[in-house]
Amino acid sequence: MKAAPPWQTWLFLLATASAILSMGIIQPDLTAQAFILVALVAVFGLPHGALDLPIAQKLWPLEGWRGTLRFSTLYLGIAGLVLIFWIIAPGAALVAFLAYSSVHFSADWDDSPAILRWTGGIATIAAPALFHRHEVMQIFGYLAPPSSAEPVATGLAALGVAALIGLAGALALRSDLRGRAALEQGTLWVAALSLAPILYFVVYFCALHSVRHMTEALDWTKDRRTAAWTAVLLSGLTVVAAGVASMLIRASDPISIEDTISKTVFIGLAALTVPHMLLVDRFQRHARRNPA
Ligand SMILES: CC1=C(/C=C/C(C)=C/C=C/C(C)=C/C=O)C(C)(C)CCC1
Ligand SMILES: [Fe+2]
Repeated sequence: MKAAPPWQTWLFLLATASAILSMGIIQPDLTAQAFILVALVAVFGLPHGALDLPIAQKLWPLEGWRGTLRFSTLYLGIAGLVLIFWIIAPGAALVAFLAYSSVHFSADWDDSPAILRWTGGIATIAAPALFHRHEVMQIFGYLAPPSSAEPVATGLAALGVAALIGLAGALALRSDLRGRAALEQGTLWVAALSLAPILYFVVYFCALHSVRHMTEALDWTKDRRTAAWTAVLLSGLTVVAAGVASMLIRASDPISIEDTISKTVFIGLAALTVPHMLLVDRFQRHARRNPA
């Protein structure tokens, strides 16, 4: 993969610093954080996944609306299977979600040596549990039964220690690793320490992961304008679907608003991430062989 442009590192640093400053002043409670999560993920997070259709159209000529329909059915079918798995075995589904998310996020440091991909992939999901284990446990409690939420949060905190020691050790021993990836991961740790877990996730997901992937994907797709419009349209449809899903969840069970939002956003992301990850992995391997 081509090295990521340096402005992405600065953007992430700036976003983290602004979030720490403004959230320190506003100090939003969990309900307010849930609303911040919805707004920012809808505007900055979803479009990176919605580029999957333009990417697929370039990877395989999908041939007309039939091809597009076939691809969308397969994509949503996989997501549907994940949802069913979540309903049957939420504890196992949560663990699997965290594991594959960490693999997916490690690709943000694809242009770095393996050790930094590992420390980065693990840190993205484990860092908040190390500093805010109880809050993470509370959010996991919305996604799975408390009997799983607690050990998962604790296990994640332990993995966080390993990732932090791994990063510090690698940087101490090898001066060639002290570059932009290390700066980004250092920033990630500062964000995890200073921000509530949901806000930490919003900053990382929107200002680093999504931006990095969108730049790479838009660089590669032939028709950027159509790709961008397709992504906007699909993100809009996803927001409407998420709205309907949260109304259905609340109608069946009168739970708190932050519980409803956490369920909709995180279980929704878990479902969409499986086809997204399979496709992005293909795309990145293909793009490495056939640069734009
Ligand atoms: C639920 C939750 C977390 C994990 C979120 C994950 C794992 C999201 C994955 C999203 C993906 C993979 C999107 C793909 O592009 C954190 C950060 C530990 C903080 C506490 C709440
Ligand atoms: Fe992604």
